[in-house]
Amino acid sequence: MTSTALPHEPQQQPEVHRGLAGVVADTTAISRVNPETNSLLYRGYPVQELAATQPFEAVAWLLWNGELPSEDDLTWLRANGRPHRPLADDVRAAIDALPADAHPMDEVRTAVSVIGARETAGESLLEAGASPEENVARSLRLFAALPAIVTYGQRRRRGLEPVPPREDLTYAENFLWMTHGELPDPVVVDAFNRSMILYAEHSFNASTFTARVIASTLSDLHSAVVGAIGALKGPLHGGANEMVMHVLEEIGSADRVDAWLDEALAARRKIMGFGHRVYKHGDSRVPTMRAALGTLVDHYGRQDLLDLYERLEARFVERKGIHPNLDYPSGPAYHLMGFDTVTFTPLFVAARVTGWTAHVMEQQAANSLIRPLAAYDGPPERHVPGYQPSAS
Ligand SMILES: CC(=O)SCCNC(=O)CCNC(=O)[C@H](O)C(C)(C)COP(=O)(O)OP(=O)(O)OC[C@H]1O[C@@H](n2cnc3c(N)ncnc32)[C@H](O)[C@@H]1OP(=O)(O)O
Ligand SMILES: O=C([O-])CC(=O)C(=O)O
Repeated sequence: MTSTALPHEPQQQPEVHRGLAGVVADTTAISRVNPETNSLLYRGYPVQELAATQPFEAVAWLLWNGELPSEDDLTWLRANGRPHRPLADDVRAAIDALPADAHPMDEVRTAVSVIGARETAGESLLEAGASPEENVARSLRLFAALPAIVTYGQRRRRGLEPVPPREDLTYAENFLWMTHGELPDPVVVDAFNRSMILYAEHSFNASTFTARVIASTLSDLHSAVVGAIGALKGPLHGGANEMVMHVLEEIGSADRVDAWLDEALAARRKIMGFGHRVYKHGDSRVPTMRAALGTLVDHYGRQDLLDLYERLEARFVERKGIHPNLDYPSGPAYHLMGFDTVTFTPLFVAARVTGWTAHVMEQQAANSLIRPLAAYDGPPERHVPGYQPSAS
């Protein structure tokens, strides 16, 4: 925790928690991150158990509703979500209007904004806002629509037409189908499904907290998600999975790790995919994602990539004692699945939208405007030259 003594009026200044490090801002029943036991629970269930057993749609339901879905719930989920899988015309037009080299996170942010305007059209701020039931339905529609947005971006950059979705496929199968236009191998589907579940939720991380701040003003769910996407884009948060791949490509091969790391550390570079604000002894999700990466390496015959991955991890941990976070194994895993590097953080959006929307609903169910204090350390009071107070 960083506490800063301020230069003015030192006796009267409150303790400052820069970056809100160590501050408990509210309660949540959605997930528990426990760095002592290196565990992560969604609504009480260990994330590893969910990743091994559940389709992503069931985990989305769990995050929104607090329980795993029954067969009837799954039927409702499929009937009400899957019809929203196609790329909507207004969304496609908005993406097409962006510069061809706009970052895909800007495409996704814009697309969610378009959907939000459509979903809330005609609503007045004088009304109470969406009901909890309507917010679950909006979350489901947004969750179902995101794969078309993310895959359209990648295909557009490759000069390819979008692939229409299929309602008979699971979330993970359909995502890969819309990416590549062919049915994926079960090994790849399983790794992708696990990655979505691992990325779905992580308590009060920066993007989720952003969503909660926006929700706390009683703004709408899509506005909160748009803000959260902006927070996720940064390389200290979700953008790190893209940066991991840039680093691995920059190094090139395992035999070049030592020399590269010497230079990077001498230049005081941050190595993306390592370190975490909460976990200081390793990220609870990494072993599961590392195992999924292993299956992909075997499937695609890319031991060279795993050698590079392992050498960098071993050397960095040895030198700095800083462990990998989830972005480290997911970057190369998404690369092997055939996603372009710039698409990696949008994949994180597609997963985390479940957690964000669950937090928006939790925030609004017991709302208190989020508005912290600041300790002022600017100039003491002074006056504009020539200003004359009026007699009144
Ligand atoms: C899914 C996710 O969003 S997980 C996070 C993804 N982000 C990344 O991978 C980006 C790289 N990592 C980082 O920048 C940091 O570890 C953060 C931002 C994630 C967490 O940071 P904080 O808790 O604020 O710790 P902070 O950045 O102050 O780091 C503490 C010390 O470790 C060093 N450090 C932390 N992470 C790294 C890293 N990846 N590479 C090099 N040094 C690092 C810092 O430079 C700092 O050193 P100093 O005390 O000598 O100045
Ligand atoms: O919790 C955090 O600060 C970042 C993170 O790992 C996540 O959002 O998944």
